[in-house]
Amino acid sequence: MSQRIFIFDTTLRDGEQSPGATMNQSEKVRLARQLESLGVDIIEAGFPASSQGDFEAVQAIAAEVRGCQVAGLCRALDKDIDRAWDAIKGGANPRIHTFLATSPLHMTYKLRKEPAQVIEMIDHAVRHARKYTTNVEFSAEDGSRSEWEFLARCVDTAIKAGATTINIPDTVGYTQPDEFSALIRYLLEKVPDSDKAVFSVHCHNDLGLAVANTLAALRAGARQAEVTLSGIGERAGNASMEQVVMNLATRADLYKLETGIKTEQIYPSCRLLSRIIGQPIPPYKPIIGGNAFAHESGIHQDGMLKNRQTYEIMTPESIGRSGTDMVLGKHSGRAALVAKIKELGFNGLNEEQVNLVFEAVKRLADKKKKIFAEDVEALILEEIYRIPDHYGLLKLTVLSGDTNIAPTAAVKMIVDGEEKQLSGFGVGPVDAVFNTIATIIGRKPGLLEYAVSSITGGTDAQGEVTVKIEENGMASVGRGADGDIIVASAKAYINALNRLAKKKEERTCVTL
Ligand SMILES: CC(=O)SCCNC(=O)CCNC(=O)[C@H](O)C(C)(C)COP(=O)(O)OP(=O)(O)OC[C@H]1O[C@@H](n2cnc3c(N)ncnc32)[C@H](O)[C@@H]1OP(=O)(O)O
Ligand SMILES: CC(C)C(=O)C(=O)O
Ligand SMILES: [Mg+2]
Repeated sequence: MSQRIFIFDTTLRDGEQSPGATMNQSEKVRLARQLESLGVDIIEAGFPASSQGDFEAVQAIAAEVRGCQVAGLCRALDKDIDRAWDAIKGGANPRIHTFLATSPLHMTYKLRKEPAQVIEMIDHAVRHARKYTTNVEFSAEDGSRSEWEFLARCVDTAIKAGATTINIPDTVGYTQPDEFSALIRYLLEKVPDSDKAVFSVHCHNDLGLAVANTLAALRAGARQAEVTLSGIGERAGNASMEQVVMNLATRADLYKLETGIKTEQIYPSCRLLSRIIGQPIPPYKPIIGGNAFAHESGIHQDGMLKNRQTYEIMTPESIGRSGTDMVLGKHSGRAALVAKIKELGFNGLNEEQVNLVFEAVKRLADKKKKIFAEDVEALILEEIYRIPDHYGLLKLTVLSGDTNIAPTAAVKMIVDGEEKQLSGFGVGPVDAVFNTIATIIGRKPGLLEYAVSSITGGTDAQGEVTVKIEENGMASVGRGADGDIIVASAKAYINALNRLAKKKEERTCVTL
């Protein structure tokens, strides 16, 4: 039988302590509603004594969110506890979360209190909070650097005073998984009434161990995990909600612990946070990063096409993402390309044609970091469906810029099987290219339209050029794509010339 873990989300409190992650009241309420949809058990909405703005935001969240508990953080001082209660009391199930540091360092230098005074403050603060509610959490700040015996006394005091949740923070991200799980086991064993409270952990990521320490503590018997979306929080952040939850879900065989999280709401929640705080999700971030379900190398793509479990331990759909991304790039193989070609609706390509497109993809991948579906589509059109008949581009060099020299194009072409080359000038680089091509083939059609657009986003995107030309009352449209828009322009112009020539031939046949 799996045991239930409570997910305590502190994105709106510790998360907001992350530099640059400040949120206004309406943003906090919006995010709190999303956290409710996500299925967290407790939302720590803020620190009401810290400012009028924080007080009002916590009050608004408590009034709005009915499906989970809303907690307000406060120091172990009556005035802070009173303020926290005033902010949360309108909530469906309000929780007062009071804290006091218990490590020698913090007691001596920060609080300037003797251990006996700290014990007395804990007792007083928890009893004061209990006058308002039975739902009281006590946190022993810097718990992981506290003396174990003294920490056990602090925890015992808090439970006897009425705390129903005991939180052991690794405030500065100092502990290690084995050490932390041993501490949790020690407290559960040594504190006489440990079964009267839910044990919780709150881990910071200074050494990159926040998630590992949280999971170790859960295996040792902690039943609440304090986390934030995307792991934002003070300094290097907190344990990330999505990583803790997906470890428990993916390795349910090992942990045998379950949460109330609707995992398909994970990605939408982290995206909302990212938009609100204006900080993009790094691509390499586990679970929610752009690359988390992207496969680029040929061997992986081939395995994925045969069975997704070869390279995916969870599905993107399970965390609310639209699907696996088969990225075509310099490491991709034919299997992935064939799948992409079919996905684009080009079903009839033979092996030779696939090889042509494959080589073109590899060439493009040497110049461009990411190959999108649109790039492949453009390459198929270029390589297969736009095989030049009369004219083909072999080489192109263009000189242009803000100089006294007129823009110059040197073009090498194939014209009815014969190689020709010439240089020419124009008002701009495109004009120079078109003039030179027209001179080489001995024709001068009028240009009716010219348009360039980007096939995908990014400054390294391929440009697609469309031209419409006209000669003796006959018009034709041509398209060309390339990472260089002048080359794309030349390809489009030549494509239009070939189509015009084809039209002329067809008309001649009909006339005859
Ligand atoms: C680990 C954590 O994340 S703890 C939460 C951290 N979050 C915040 O600090 C954000 C909210 N904080 C604030 O807005 C302000 O610090 C306030 C309003 C709470 C207090 O502001 P000030 O009165 O100006 O005090 P200041 O912040 O300079 O110093 C904190 C004081 O609280 C004391 N203190 C610290 N923690 C506690 C505690 N848990 N219980 C009681 N007193 C405490 C300190 O010893 C210090 O006291 P001193 O002034 O007598 O030396
Ligand atoms: C207030 C407590 C829970 C905290 O944020 C910490 O110790 O990191
Ligand atoms: Mg913290």
